[in-house]
Amino acid sequence: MAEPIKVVVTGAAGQIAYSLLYQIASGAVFGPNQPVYLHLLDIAPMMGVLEGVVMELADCALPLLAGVLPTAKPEEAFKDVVAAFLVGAMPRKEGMERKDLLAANVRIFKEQGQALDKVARKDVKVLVVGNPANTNALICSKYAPSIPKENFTAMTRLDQNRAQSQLAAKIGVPVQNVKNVIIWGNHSSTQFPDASNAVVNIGGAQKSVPAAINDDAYLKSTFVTTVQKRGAAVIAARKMSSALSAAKAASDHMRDWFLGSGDRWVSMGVVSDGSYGTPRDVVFSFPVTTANGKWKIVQGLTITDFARQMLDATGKELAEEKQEALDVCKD
Ligand SMILES: NC(=O)C1=CN([C@@H]2O[C@H](COP(=O)(O)OP(=O)(O)OC[C@H]3O[C@@H](n4cnc5c(N)ncnc54)[C@H](O)[C@@H]3O)[C@@H](O)[C@H]2O)C=CC1
Ligand SMILES: O=C([O-])CC(=O)C(=O)O
Repeated sequence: MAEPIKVVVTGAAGQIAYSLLYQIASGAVFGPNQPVYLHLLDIAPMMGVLEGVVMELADCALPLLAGVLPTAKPEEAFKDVVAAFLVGAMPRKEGMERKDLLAANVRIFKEQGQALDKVARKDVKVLVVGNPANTNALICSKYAPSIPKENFTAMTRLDQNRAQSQLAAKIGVPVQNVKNVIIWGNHSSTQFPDASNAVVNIGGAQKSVPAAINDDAYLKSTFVTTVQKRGAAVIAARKMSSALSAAKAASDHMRDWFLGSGDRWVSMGVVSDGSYGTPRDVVFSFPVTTANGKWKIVQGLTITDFARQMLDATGKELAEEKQEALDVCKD
């Protein structure tokens, strides 16, 4: 058995963490032979609740769980971790956009960036889940200048999973038969879920998703808006934001980053290098492939006039969010 690796989850007393911790500790993220030592960060008033979570983790009797450190101190939580799930932040309520959380949440990511910069390994892989995830990831990276910016990512995998699931249902195949759907841009209602390069396996034969669906109007309208608004639809129904599916997506994102995406493209918010005419230095979701612990943007895709408009709109929103976040972080 390998030596245990240290992994931190912030917001560890919250609802996403409640599903995510089991997945990490059971081997779904780092593999069935990799023991983990969990660092659990939350704020001081939540330490009592966190104690209950620690008890439940022990009661799961998981062979891969080598130890647990509950704490309210970021510098203790981030020490020597190889992977950081930054979940801890306020969720939105019905009627809000995710960017309405910016003023309240972005300072958390400034403070945690500073703590990561001080005590984390320089090869730590950071996944920001807390909203607005893309801009929080950018700010976290800016305040951790000693860690490569490639190590900071934001979660759009839930959007990808939603999109894949919608397409599979529409075509009538199991969800794993659909691949290479792309989420471009911001994890917000301006994101562009793009099925134009997606492929589907139907009875052993590969077919393009647009050909299989044969309904361009659906792919440009209903499909796009359903995925863009899915988080709001879950909030309207549950009165709380997605948690089970968010935890699953966070596991998928980190697993693929560590263990590789194979022959599938996955969507991740990464610091933009200007690929596809997007604004540089915002955290933009692109199709990537991952191997040996590194991601690479899929290049050479055709951008139609429709796609150009969608990419520009979400890029513009990210540039605006960045400016607002930098202003909030000044003081
Ligand atoms: N990127 C994505 O696809 C998704 C993002 N989210 C976002 O994830 C975040 C967490 O959601 P939930 O777990 O449902 O919220 P929650 O309210 O159940 O839990 C959040 C936890 O974070 C803790 N927290 C607050 N400030 C903290 C700090 N400075 N350090 C450490 N912990 C802190 C809170 O005490 C609480 O225990 C929200 O911002 C939500 O909008 C949710 C679903 C999907
Ligand atoms: O919609 C929300 O506020 C939570 C979230 O990010 C999602 O479910 O995608």
